[in-house]
Amino acid sequence: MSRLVVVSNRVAPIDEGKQAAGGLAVAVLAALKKTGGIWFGWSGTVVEEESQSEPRRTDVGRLTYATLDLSRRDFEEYYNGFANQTLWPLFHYRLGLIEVSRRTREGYKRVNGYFAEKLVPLLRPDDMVWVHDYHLIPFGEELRQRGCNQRMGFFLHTPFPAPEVLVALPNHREVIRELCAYDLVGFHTQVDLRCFADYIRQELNGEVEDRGPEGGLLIHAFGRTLLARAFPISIDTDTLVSLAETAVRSRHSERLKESLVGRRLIIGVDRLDYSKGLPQRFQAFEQLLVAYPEHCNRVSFLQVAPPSREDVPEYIAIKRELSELSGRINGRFAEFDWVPIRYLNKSFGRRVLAGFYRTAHVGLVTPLRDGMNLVAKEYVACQDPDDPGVLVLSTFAGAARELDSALIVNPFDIEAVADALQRALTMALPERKERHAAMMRTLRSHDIGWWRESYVDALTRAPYG
Ligand SMILES: O=P(O)(O)OC[C@H]1O[C@H](O[C@H]2O[C@H](CO)[C@@H](O)[C@H](O)[C@H]2O)[C@H](O)[C@@H](O)[C@@H]1O
Ligand SMILES: O=c1ccn([C@@H]2O[C@H](COP(=O)(O)OP(=O)(O)O)[C@@H](O)[C@H]2O)c(=O)[nH]1
Repeated sequence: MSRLVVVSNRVAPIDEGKQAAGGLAVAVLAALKKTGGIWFGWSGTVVEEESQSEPRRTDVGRLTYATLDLSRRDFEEYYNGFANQTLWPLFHYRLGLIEVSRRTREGYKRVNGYFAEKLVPLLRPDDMVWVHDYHLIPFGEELRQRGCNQRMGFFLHTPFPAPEVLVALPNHREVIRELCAYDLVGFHTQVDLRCFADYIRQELNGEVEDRGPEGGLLIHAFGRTLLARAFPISIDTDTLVSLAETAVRSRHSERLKESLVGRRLIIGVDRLDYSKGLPQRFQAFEQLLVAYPEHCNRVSFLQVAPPSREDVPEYIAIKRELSELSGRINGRFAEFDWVPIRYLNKSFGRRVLAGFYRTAHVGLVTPLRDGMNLVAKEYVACQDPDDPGVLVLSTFAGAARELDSALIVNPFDIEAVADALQRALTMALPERKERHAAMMRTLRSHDIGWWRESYVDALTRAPYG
């Protein structure tokens, strides 16, 4: 089997004892352990001087981590700039938030070129290169320009927008040309795939050949042929199920239950990102208390929201907005023995979260747009099958394509989300069990192992031209 070389902006903790948190980290580590290989990306360190150093290499068994520092300028232009102030809002349909600047676009290209330059000497002819996410779209083309002919795949973890939205980016054609330098381009959902195919047809007059529901689309554009397909990312379902069974008896979960003194719990867990719909979610909870006052002093809402991308102005603004909103709502409804919203700007480990999910009667996942949303899947997997909680899920999360037995809501419709919360809090056990069982069937047949293997298998079959 060919060696796998994974390239992503963030590389999971190198310390083996430390648990890799997200689905991406879990999947990539498992894939790399199987094939052996390299995980290449940013070290997470920003240095003051202009850096052109060599990658820092750490070998763990058959796996090599190779990481590079970013200079302050590179970090500003590539990560905070083009990746998170242009592509991120654009891909999440937030045109009003995009910043268009040649300086950051050039910085983004420069860092992709720098990363490619440093990876080339580490590559072997038979390697398969798997590049992740919007930070690194030009990376494959940068490798090809340096004479690399290896099989190369790309996976986009965010939504892919409709062509009408994408064309707001002045250099949209260049970005799509860069995507077409790969042999395989993966998306989370059929909706993202369709948007990509629409762009190829409408904007480029390219040809799209349908290979059937699981076969994806063959794309002919820019003189190349590539496969584009949906591979919905997932979770390590079996591991989470057993983790939740024990975690619910942990000290953290016991303390949470004691603090509730019999009240019911609604939980939300999200990076503090404007794409996650947190202000609307807080207002929906407020509306629940207004429309269904019987829940006052009977229900608590725990929102875990670790700060994210804290140098970007929109993230500073959303943090301030949520502090004010939670303060206002708590001031309006709190009693001397009850605070309606427990709003926490800190992160928790996987085990603690598993226990919290199982303790909560409702999982509230209402992004305005989200590539997948692993929290939705984790919440379901962590439920007690004999007494499961209810997932309230935004129709604009990729996860809603698969978890259609959740209560699906429009996150912009605050009154409808409040009604869905009321329905979740009053749902009878047989309906809860039926909905949970249906979602678990999906999570078992399409877990993180399925995602990894189906992607790697499709990459192994490249090239498609
Ligand atoms: O690296 P950060 O800037 O701290 O951001 C964290 C990650 O956020 C995004 O996650 C996405 O990937 C998830 C897994 O596929 C998906 O479920 C979710 O919908 C996406 O938002 C981002 O795409 C990652 O690159 C970041 O590392
Ligand atoms: O305090 C926290 C908050 C989140 N997460 C994890 O971070 C991931 C978030 O992934 P998701 O797809 O929901 O959203 P993203 O942040 O990638 O946009 C999930 O695996 C969460 O369990 C975590 O480990 N601790």
